Amino acid sequence: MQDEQLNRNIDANRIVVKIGTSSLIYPSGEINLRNIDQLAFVLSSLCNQGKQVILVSSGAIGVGLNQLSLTERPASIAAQQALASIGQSKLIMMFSQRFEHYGQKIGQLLLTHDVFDYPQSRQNVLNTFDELLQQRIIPVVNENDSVAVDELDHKTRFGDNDQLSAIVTSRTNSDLLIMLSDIDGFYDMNPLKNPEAALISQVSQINQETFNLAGDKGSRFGTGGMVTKLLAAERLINENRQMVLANGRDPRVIFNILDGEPVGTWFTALQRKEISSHGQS
Ligand SMILES: Nc1ncnc2c1ncn2[C@@H]1O[C@H](COP(=O)(O)OP(=O)(O)O)[C@@H](O)[C@H]1O
Ligand SMILES: N[C@@H](CCC(=O)OP(=O)(O)O)C(=O)O
Repeated sequence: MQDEQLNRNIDANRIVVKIGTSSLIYPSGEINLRNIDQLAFVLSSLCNQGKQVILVSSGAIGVGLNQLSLTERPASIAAQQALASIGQSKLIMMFSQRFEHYGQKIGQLLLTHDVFDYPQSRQNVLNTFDELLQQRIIPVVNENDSVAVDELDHKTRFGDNDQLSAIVTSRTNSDLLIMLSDIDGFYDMNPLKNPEAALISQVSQINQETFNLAGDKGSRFGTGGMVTKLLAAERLINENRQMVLANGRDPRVIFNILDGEPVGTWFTALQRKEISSHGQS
């Protein structure tokens, strides 16, 4: 790990943005319309600049809770799946409406991890991504929460969009994953429990020592905590891709990140090799 405040050489053309529930739902349970609108504005602007953008959005269960005026996430998986199905349709409706406002089309992809493990389903999904991106349409991805376990005993896992976004970044050969959370970046200890925690600006290697700094989730809606974000970053660093973890309280931070400003935590291999990508770097 090393600290640096210099501008970053972030040269990305195909970008995945992952937004967590905590950036879409207020702690009160109300929907954060401002963030949904700003996210639509920023991503539409990037498309207008010629970038290719994929959005991985959580929030189905959070929006489902809101729709049914529930304050607590139910314990049973089936009840959570039902909530996700209610919330997902509302969430995509809100995204459609806001993106439409900025003249941007979107398409919805509900995925499970194992889709990428099987050559045929993987190819089908990648074809869909490619076709949407070619047509300058933003794929909006969430985990398919109503398919927790299927008959074929695939290794479907419920509720972790951090790693799903890393898989999507990797499989679509994207240059950069921007992960928006409820925290400014990766700290040397859980800032929620330790006010003296310090932000780490750059991480170039992830090992057990790094994982030891990570605690669990912050908000009552979040699921993964820092461990799943580090697993995502580890995968991407190993593939010589980049990830920036930043605060999603204002999605316009995405512009700052792409301008190379030192916001959040930049996960990048120290010496990045050229990767075959879709434009620059
Ligand atoms: N070392 C750490 N640095 C930053 N955040 C940490 C760390 N360890 C644990 N956390 C917690 O992880 C939370 C973010 O994960 P999570 O609640 O799952 O958010 P999201 O909904 O964005 O996925 C932070 O709010 C923070 O409380
Ligand atoms: N797929 C679920 C949430 C999955 C998830 O990883 O949530 P989060 O930790 O907020 O990114 C949903 O849409 O509610």
